[in-house]
Amino acid sequence: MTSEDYPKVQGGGSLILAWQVKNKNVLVVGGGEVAAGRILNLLNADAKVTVISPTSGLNDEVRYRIQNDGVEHRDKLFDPSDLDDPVPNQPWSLVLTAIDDPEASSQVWKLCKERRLAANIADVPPECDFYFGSVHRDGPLQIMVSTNGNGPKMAALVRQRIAKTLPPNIGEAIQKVGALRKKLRQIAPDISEGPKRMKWMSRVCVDWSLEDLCEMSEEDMEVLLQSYAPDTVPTFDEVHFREGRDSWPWDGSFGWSCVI
Ligand SMILES: C[C@@]1(CC(=O)O)C2=NC(=C\c3[nH]c(c(CCC(=O)O)c3CC(=O)O)Cc3[nH]c(c(CC(=O)O)c3CCC(=O)O)/C=C3\N/C(=C\2)[C@@H](CCC(=O)O)[C@]3(C)CC(=O)O)/[C@H]1CCC(=O)O
Ligand SMILES: NC(=O)c1ccc[n+]([C@@H]2O[C@H](COP(=O)([O-])OP(=O)(O)OC[C@H]3O[C@@H](n4cnc5c(N)ncnc54)[C@H](O)[C@@H]3O)[C@@H](O)[C@H]2O)c1
Repeated sequence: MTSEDYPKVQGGGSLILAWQVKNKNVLVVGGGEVAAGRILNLLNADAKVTVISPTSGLNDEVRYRIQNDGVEHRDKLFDPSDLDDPVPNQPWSLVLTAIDDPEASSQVWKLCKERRLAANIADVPPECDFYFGSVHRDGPLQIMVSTNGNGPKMAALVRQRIAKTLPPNIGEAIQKVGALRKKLRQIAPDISEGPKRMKWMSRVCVDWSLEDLCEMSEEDMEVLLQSYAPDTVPTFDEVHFREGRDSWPWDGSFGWSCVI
């Protein structure tokens, strides 16, 4: 065994995860511009959001989220009782602060640590259990860029640069693959099928182009899945333009119209 056999450890990074907060209670202290960004990230992850801020301090976007997107509002300044469990025996999943009051921010952090709650205090890296990152979103695809506190603006620029290099249909292709994987698990649910299932699925992703994957219909999926048992991967053309299928399928639209 030599040092070249395994990846080199590069300490000083973050553990980047995709945290599941669906239907979980998250507390946001502050209702300004930074809070608005945090709230959008949370709603995109289907969290149940509660925001604490005097109404007079809410920015337009946060006001809009409260009125239209199910964000709960406590019209007050933060006090320690706000950290009490929102539902008996179900603590806050996360606590985020975005307030223009460093002393109050530090107090929230200390209280969160006493209560073992994970917290992010905007603007105070040492008082963060986790940092936010710059996120690109396209359907099921999310790409997060972090500079680990070195340059948040740089994170945004890198994110924009990466987004420009992606095919425009990547989100749609991934969505289709998700549907196909679900169907595959239905026809081959056994744990013992795992290695074959994963290998076959990987081959489909590699052999078919993104455009092929985007164009794959429900019917194509069923036909493609018939190749799973014999462990082959037909081409997109073999599946999509298969014999017995209408050579000129009607897609529900007309290429002409009559005006009477
Ligand atoms: C990525 C993003 C996500 C988000 O917030 O959702 C994010 N900050 C964003 C923007 C941004 N923030 C700031 C500027 C002004 C320009 C600049 O300073 O660069 C801009 C640019 C702008 O507003 O355009 C000021 C700032 N930020 C922090 C401090 C405190 C400090 O550094 O000590 C200061 C005051 C510094 C000072 O006083 O000088 C700290 C943090 N900001 C982080 C995340 C975490 C590290 C992420 C990383 O390193 O990658 C971390 C550590 C903690 C956290 O907040 O989680 C989002 C871009 C989203 C997007 O546009 O895509
Ligand atoms: N980490 C980052 O990415 C980043 C980027 C820019 C700014 N910031 C920092 O984040 C903080 C918030 O910035 P902003 O632009 O959203 O400020 P803002 O002035 O727009 O909003 C502050 C909000 O905090 C609320 N507030 C103040 N004290 C409160 C308390 N005790 N309890 C409840 N609510 C309270 C106000 O009502 C208001 O809604 C600032 O400290 C700013 O420097 C961080």
